[in-house]
Amino acid sequence: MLRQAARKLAPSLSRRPSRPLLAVSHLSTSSPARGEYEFIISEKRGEGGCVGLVTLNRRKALNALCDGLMSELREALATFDSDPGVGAMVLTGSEKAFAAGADIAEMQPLTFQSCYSQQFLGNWDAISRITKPVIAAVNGYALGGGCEVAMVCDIIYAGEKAQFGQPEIALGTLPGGGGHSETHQSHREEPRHGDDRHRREDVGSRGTLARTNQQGLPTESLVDEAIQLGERISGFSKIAVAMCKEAVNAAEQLPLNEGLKYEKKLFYSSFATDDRREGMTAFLEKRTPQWADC
Ligand SMILES: C=C(C)C(=O)SCCNC(=O)CCNC(=O)[C@H](O)C(C)(C)COP(=O)(O)OP(=O)(O)OC[C@H]1O[C@@H](n2cnc3c(N)ncnc32)[C@H](O)[C@@H]1OP(=O)(O)O
Repeated sequence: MLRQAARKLAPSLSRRPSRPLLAVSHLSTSSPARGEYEFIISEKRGEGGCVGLVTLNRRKALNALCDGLMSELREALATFDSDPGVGAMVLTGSEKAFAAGADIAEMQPLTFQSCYSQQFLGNWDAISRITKPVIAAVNGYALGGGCEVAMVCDIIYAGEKAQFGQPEIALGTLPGGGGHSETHQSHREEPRHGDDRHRREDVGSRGTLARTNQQGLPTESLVDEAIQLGERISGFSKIAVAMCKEAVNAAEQLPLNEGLKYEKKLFYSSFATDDRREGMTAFLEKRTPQWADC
């Protein structure tokens, strides 16, 4: 799972657009539009409010993901997803904890019957259905469900003191929100050497970036850096960004040949959009494209 974090960290740092299409301010501007929530803070940040920032705000419990928090998170992300002025989202927590996992006090009295009949954790995957890019800015603990929520995001910006882990086994249970599958997926992306020892090592452990010889981003500037990335993404055609996200997600879920075919179809589809014509025309006319987002 650390590789997953690394994989998501690396592209975010290396695949920055070579020709920024929107001027990026280094100081993120804050809009007063704040959603009224109990467990999260939802606000628009960045140039013109183009980045939706969701901050998990249950500090006393290290942002443990209680049912109320997860409902609010789903609602806030869905609201930004349907907001035409927002091009990307950033999800963060506090400096001490992104999220320390599902709420253990809430889980403790559950039975098999209640988990099964109420489909416990069943709607956590709603986050994966968001069509715009979601950047996780992770400081501190990202454990259990917190690690899974970070992994379901498209990009992880990890702070220097970020700690990722799936410690569920110490509670007598196991990851149930995608921890095995996401970790497995990240290993599939490595050369296919068939060695799953690292995956097994990850179970029950907590890892820092130092363990993977990677340096995290400075804690204090992490969220601003993530917002700046969100601004850069928001400067592209929203329909093209959504297609990219769909292609990446398909590539993760399909066998290589099917993923390549799917990507090609999406590529062809982009020729049906106004923005594809505008992007290429603007390049040839040496001007900044005016996206219509269609
Ligand atoms: C999807 C699934 C199944 C899951 O996510 S299972 C949960 C996986 N996560 C975990 O096991 C991590 C549990 N937490 C911890 O191990 C420790 O809190 C950490 C993260 C190492 C931090 O340790 P400390 O800095 O000593 O802080 P600590 O005093 O334990 O926690 C502060 C408060 O947050 C609470 N808290 C921390 N993690 C919590 C969680 N996952 N659920 C509910 N409360 C939690 C903790 O009970 C304490 O509350 P209080 O002050 O009322 O006693």
